[in-house]
Amino acid sequence: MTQSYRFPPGFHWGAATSAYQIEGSPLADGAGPSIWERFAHTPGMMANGDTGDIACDHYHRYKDDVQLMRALGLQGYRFSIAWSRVLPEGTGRINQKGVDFYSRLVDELLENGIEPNATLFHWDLPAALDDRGGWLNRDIAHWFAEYANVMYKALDGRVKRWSTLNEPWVVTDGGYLHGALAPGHRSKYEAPIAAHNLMRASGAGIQAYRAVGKHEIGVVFNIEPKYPASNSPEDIAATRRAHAYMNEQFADPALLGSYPPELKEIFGPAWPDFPEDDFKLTQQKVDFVGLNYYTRAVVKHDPNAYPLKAVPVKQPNTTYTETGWEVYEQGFTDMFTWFKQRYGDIPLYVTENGSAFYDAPVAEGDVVQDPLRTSYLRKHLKAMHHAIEQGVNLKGYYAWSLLDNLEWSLGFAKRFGLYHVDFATQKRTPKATAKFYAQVIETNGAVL
Ligand SMILES: OC[C@H]1NNC[C@@H](O)[C@@H]1O
Ligand SMILES: [Ca+2]
Repeated sequence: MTQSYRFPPGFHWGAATSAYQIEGSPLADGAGPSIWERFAHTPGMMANGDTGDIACDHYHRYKDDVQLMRALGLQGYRFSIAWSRVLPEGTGRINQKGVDFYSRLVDELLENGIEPNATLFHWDLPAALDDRGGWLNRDIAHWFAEYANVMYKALDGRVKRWSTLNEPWVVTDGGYLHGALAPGHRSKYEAPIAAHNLMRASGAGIQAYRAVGKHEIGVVFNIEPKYPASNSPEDIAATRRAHAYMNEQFADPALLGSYPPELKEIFGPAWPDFPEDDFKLTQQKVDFVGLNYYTRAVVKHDPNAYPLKAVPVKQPNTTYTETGWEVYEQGFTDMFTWFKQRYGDIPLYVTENGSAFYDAPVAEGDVVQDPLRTSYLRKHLKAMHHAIEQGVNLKGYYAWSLLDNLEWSLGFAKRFGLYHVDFATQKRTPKATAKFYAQVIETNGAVL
């Protein structure tokens, strides 16, 4: 009897994007600058000098892009709200035109039978708040709750699924430890403070929702399962540190109200002694958790690696994507098992999963042939199905991404889209993977 990959009835199929990566017009209609507007216009920070000034011009083309979603039969669309469109200074004065853009987008989605799934913060912090310390200022928990309340008031009811943050680990590792992402800081003293305040803010946003919200709210983490390069005690300890640093540092304060001991081991004197009361804020009941999965890491001890003393080991005889990530669908299944064991049976969504591969230039009107991306998707959907068969409470899947877009400081060259975007003409062209995904949705997985 051949294995059936049909998903449970009602499994939710969508696609995801984020504001700065697709919208363009970052300063239009009264919007204030974000830290990504500043970072992208800082020479040397972005591959090829790419910026989000135009991106996919989604700010103007959103109605056409909703039709692209409808063409695939998407049931949901996960997008993020640019905080500084809505509150140009981050707090206080509301820019109604900014709110109106998201209200129009939500109405367009609903009119086309697509469920809006809104993320409040996907990295584009208002520059005015960064000038006041940003994630290093404990007041940001209140700034975030104020912003969240503005959006709850404007959209809750039409938006029935909210996320506070997207991937806080990337914000702190990229923005505060290594500096490759906005705001470009390089400090092992700042990273833990930013990480902690991100989770305090997320908690404050959830608390605010409990007072006024009528639907669901959660938080989105990137998870990269870690595997030891050998059975040596050093490599196993290094793997434990890498796992705690990326996969537990944010979910633990949110879901367990504590930090794993490895973080004090990693950061030493740079690890603050956080007040116990803070965990009353970071730990809130969530209606779901979003998990973003791309790849795994095989880890070995390296005394010179700062500050983890652990480095990834490239694997032989396997496929890597354009972002240097190993195609390893077993890690997808393993991730769910680990999460359920550590945090319990919390409803889960895959809020991002996808791959960047080189796409040959597309002839007029054709479908972009992208076999490697289709293979990645098929393998990962099957791996996800195995997790559901093992009893993981998985409610839905959002492919990253609807469109080719600005892959942050890697620029436009890293293409994750189901639709190819010609950034010179803004023409969207479906890739073969988009056609395949449409069949997956239509058959609820039976086609896999
Ligand atoms: O790197 C691919 C994606 N990963 N998660 C966050 C998104 O903004 C990225 O484009
Ligand atoms: Ca700064």
